[in-house]
Amino acid sequence: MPQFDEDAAGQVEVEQAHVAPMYRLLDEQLADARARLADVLRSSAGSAGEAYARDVEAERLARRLRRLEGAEEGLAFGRIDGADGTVLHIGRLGLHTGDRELPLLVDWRAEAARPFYAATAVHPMGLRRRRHLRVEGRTVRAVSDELLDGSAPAVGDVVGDGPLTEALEARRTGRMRAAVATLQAEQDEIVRSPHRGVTVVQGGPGTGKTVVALHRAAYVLYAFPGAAARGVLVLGPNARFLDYVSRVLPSLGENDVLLATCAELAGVVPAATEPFDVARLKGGSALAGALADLVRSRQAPGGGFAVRAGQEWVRLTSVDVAAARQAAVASGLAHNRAREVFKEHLIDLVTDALERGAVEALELIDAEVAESTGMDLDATAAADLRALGFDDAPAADPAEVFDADAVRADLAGDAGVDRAVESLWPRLAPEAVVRALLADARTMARHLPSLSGDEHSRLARSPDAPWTDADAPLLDEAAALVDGPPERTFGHVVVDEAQELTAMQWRMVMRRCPARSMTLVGDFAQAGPATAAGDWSQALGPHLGSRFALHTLTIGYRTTQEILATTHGLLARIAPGQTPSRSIRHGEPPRNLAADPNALATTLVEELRAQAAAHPGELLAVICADDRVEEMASAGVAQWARLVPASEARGLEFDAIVVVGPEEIVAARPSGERDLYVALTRATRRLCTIAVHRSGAPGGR
Ligand SMILES: Nc1ncnc2c1ncn2[C@@H]1O[C@H](COP(=O)(O)OP(=O)(O)OP(=O)(O)O)[C@@H](O)[C@H]1O
Repeated sequence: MPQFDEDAAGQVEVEQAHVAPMYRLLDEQLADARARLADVLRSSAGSAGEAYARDVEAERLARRLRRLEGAEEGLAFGRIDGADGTVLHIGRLGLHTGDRELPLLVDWRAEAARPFYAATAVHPMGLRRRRHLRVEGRTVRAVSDELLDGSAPAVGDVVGDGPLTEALEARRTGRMRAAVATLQAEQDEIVRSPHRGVTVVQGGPGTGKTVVALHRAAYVLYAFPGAAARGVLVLGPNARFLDYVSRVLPSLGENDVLLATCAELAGVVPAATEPFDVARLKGGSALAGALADLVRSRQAPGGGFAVRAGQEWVRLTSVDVAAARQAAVASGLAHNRAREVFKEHLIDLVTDALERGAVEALELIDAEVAESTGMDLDATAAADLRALGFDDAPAADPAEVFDADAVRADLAGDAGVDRAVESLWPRLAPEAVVRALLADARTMARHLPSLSGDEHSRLARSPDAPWTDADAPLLDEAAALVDGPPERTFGHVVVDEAQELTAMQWRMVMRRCPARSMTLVGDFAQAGPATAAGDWSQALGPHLGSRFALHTLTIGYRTTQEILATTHGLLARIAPGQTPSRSIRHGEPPRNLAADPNALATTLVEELRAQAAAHPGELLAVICADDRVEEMASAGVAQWARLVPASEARGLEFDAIVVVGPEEIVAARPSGERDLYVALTRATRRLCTIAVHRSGAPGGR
């Protein structure tokens, strides 16, 4: 394989001469943005409107500043030479000067940069040459060329295609790096897709799904201004994973992306864990129906309504109340908002009743006076008014004398009325709704009939129990039912490790993306214990039908072919029918050790010490079943390696891995074999497993 060339016929100097003015321009723009921001922050605002405009401008400038700062590292990384002699440099952002027709630097996401990623010798897309630059700090260190049009290398060509190999060979740092300089054609096609709906990307471990997802987020921000204006959300399975990917978007100059877990999105801080089967039950869509049913059951389930108005009681029949309920439900509003419609409707009915009462009372008085005195009160009043000069004064109509609006306003502010409404249609808090549903088996039997009595008992929680991860989407669902859809929604949502989402979590994701513009990446062979869906259609069908574009990545960039090969049997069991991906990396075959439980710590530390000595500087990790973590920590593993519980290994990557107790990982959770598959596929170079069993009792503990 041709490599990066560090002394290529003066081409390093040629490129340095191109790159230097880019940094000068970047510095100018940075200085300008900083000065402008300082000016804006110093300026005083005379009115609230001016203060608002100043804050908006300051935010815009701060964003621009962050973007420029983010682009500094590896500002330019590529160059394309057209067969017609046109030269374009490709980098993290676009740079233009007034005196050149062509930009100094083309943003990697611009259409003009597409051939850098997509051109091949078969389809050169008008290119003669593609060049990669290796830039350290602000200095060009090496260049590497690919000739695409079949022409013979000429002076100035430095034929090589080392950049991908070099990127993959680089030591892991514990933080994922952007792959913007080396995005491969099959990845770039998805990243740059004009499809604005839902794009699903599947593929085996290490096929670049996360790379695609994050670069897609950056592309959406650049190419779909409408979605960008409404914000981009990236969802990951846990804080450890989000930390791992947290540098990628800022290094692409994009800081305005919210990275979150589902629980964070729901505003819940889980303070307890629970058995997997309970978490899985809570993840089922039946819970959505149950919560809705429970809320409905609090909406005027029956009975009449009575309020005291002045001296008298007004009573409405159950038919009246049912009509008010009907009007509130038909409004389509969430429970607490629909309560206002219900209340207004009842107040209208009470007002009507009061008005009817007033009319009847007046007519009764008229009739009684007429009968006892023979006087027509209306006629007498009219004659009196005529005597006073009001010739055409109309006869007083009791219905007009009655001030309905004033009565309505009085009733709306009346504490007694509100109490009566509350008893029929109480205001609800999301937490109370979830607590009520899961409080006892009887309530669940009523609202959650599709589950068995045994399942109801498993789900039951005490009202003061702390919330768990699986409670978060229930609370979010309840919030949507009682208070309406979330205030914060996004123009585009990226979900990584998307196979992990339960039906209830998908519901909360969909609520946050009304435009249904999403990039979802994952692998069902790596699904954890809460996942009930077996494929994308099952997971997404309820929300999208078949309206999603499915892509499959097939080339592995992380795990060596030697490691992948040892997982084929496991993969065939956990995902029959899935074609194993093919890795472009090669290395040592995995090593398998065994240790007695008493000797485990010693065996592990010896192994780690040996690896650290043989491969200094490598990022090493130990993955074990969650309940082994404490013991491994006290064995001093942290001195040599990161210690990762198997339940949190998804998406992560290290140079070398020691998997402690593969059989324990399998036994620990219902998704054990898939957890093991995840653990075994985290290393870029080397894998060692240590089976834990007593001598003569394999598999025991
Ligand atoms: N085009 C590329 N250029 C450089 N590195 C790449 C490229 N594509 C993938 N990689 C690297 O390969 C490794 C695996 O990529 P990534 O984490 O995106 O895979 P994944 O499919 O999400 O894996 P998993 O299923 O295990 O979560 C990462 O180190 C990533 O940086």
